[in-house]
Amino acid sequence: MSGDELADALALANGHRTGRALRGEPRHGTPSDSASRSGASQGGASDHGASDGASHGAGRPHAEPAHGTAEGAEDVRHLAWPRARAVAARAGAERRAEPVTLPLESALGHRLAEPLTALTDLPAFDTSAMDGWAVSGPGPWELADPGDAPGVLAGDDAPPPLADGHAVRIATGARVPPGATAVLRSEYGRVRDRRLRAPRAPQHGADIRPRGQECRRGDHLLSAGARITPAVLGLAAAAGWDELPVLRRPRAEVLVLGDELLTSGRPEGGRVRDALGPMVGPWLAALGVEVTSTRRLGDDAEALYAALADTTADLVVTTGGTASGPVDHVHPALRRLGATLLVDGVAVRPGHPMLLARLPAGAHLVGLPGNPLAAVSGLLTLAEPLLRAAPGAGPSDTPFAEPSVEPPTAPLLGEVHGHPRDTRLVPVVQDGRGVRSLRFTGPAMLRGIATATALAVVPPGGAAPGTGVRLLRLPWA
Ligand SMILES: Nc1nc2c(c(=O)[nH]1)N[C@H]1C(S)=C(S)[C@@H](COP(=O)(O)OP(=O)(O)OC[C@H]3O[C@@H](n4cnc5c(N)ncnc54)[C@H](O)[C@@H]3O)O[C@H]1N2
Ligand code: MOO
Repeated sequence: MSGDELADALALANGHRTGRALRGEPRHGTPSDSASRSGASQGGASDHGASDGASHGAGRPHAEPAHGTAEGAEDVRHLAWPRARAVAARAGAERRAEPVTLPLESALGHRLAEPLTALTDLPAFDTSAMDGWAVSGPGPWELADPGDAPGVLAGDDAPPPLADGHAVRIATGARVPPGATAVLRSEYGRVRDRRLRAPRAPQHGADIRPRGQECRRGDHLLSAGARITPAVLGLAAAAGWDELPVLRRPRAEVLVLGDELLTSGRPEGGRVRDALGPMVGPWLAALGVEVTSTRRLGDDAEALYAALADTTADLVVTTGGTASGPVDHVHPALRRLGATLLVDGVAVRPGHPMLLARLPAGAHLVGLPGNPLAAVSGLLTLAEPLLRAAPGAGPSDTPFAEPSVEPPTAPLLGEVHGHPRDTRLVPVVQDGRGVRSLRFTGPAMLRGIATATALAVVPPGGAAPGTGVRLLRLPWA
């Protein structure tokens, strides 16, 4: 801990704020024991269990976030998990969405930038709802065409008028001739000697879909902001649209940090496979973002600074480099850029070094810790609420679901150890009426999450068996 940090720690412990804390500037050397412990864990909850937290907490001078300073600034360090999510959601809601026009075939999943109105009456003309005969007046009817004529087919433009007492064969979807009073279904009529008879005369208007039955030209069909589902694409096409005004999706860029990462083959020579490059982009895409690139920058401070200074993305997501090691460059790069830290660490296990910042040009940056499950925790804690609130981005639950008002909850089957002060996010599977914690859920492990259907939000102190816990759904589960 540096002298500055010690001063901060003492000031905060005594209920004072320092200038560094007021500006939300990054602080380094966050004490933690989890990294040193993670190697020993075989995948149980021990990485995040009570003993971990107890020793961790002993070195943490500012477990409670500070509020309401004289200048109105807030301490952004080690925020409580619900508060960190709220800050991320606020950041997302502040984003402006740019309207763009997309052809129907590219518009799926976007949100409408404007209300969708009908460009035509639907149906656009009086339409036969059945195969049969268009008839005029009460029967029997004289056939207008020779018996073997196809009659009026779907797509025919202007069928000749039908005189009273006459009938003409007609197909489903065909324009009803002027003068027709009903359509008689083929199974209800019989033709003999060019005369059509029916045991019961059809009611006036039977099996005719009148023009404008579904909508009139100019009618409001869907509100701005509606998600474009396959059904919406169909409706828009039926109503005459070729391209749609939509909100542009946020563009995200993924920067994978770490010299130790291999992009192919098996781990060797002290190096490991990059597990986050293949995971983070698709995860963001499932949250309704356009991922423009995933780049591997190694542990190159200059390359990171340049990437952040030059980014044209709305959201930059970095992986690794959030802690205080000699090659952890995220905080220094943000400081050098003059970025504003909105969240600098979260009271959550795994993933407590995660961060959220606003870059000077307006893009947001989510810094995911390098331990792979800690990175998942950062995605769900910071990226997901930010994108859920950002106009133009997608929902998280399923590709087309709207955000539910009430988060899902489920009873925990079996006890889940908590952290004394921090929230734990625990990979779980649905099991009958509740959720069951998985094995292999250490911060460096993906084996648990790969079979999980959700992450259970275990409050500080843990949750006894049968307790209802909140679930964070995975975008594909
Ligand atoms: N003195 C402290 N050390 C650490 C702390 C702390 O508070 N004080 N926190 C620990 C925790 S918790 C985590 S999580 C990590 C976060 O570290 P970084 O975000 O700086 O990540 P790295 O050091 O770059 O990597 C950590 C770990 O993850 C592996 N990694 C990184 N990127 C990838 C990837 N793309 N695919 C697979 N694995 C990856 C990396 O090799 C390391 O093993 O810091 C602790 N330390
Ligand atoms: O151990 Mo850290 O908790 O992976 O974030």
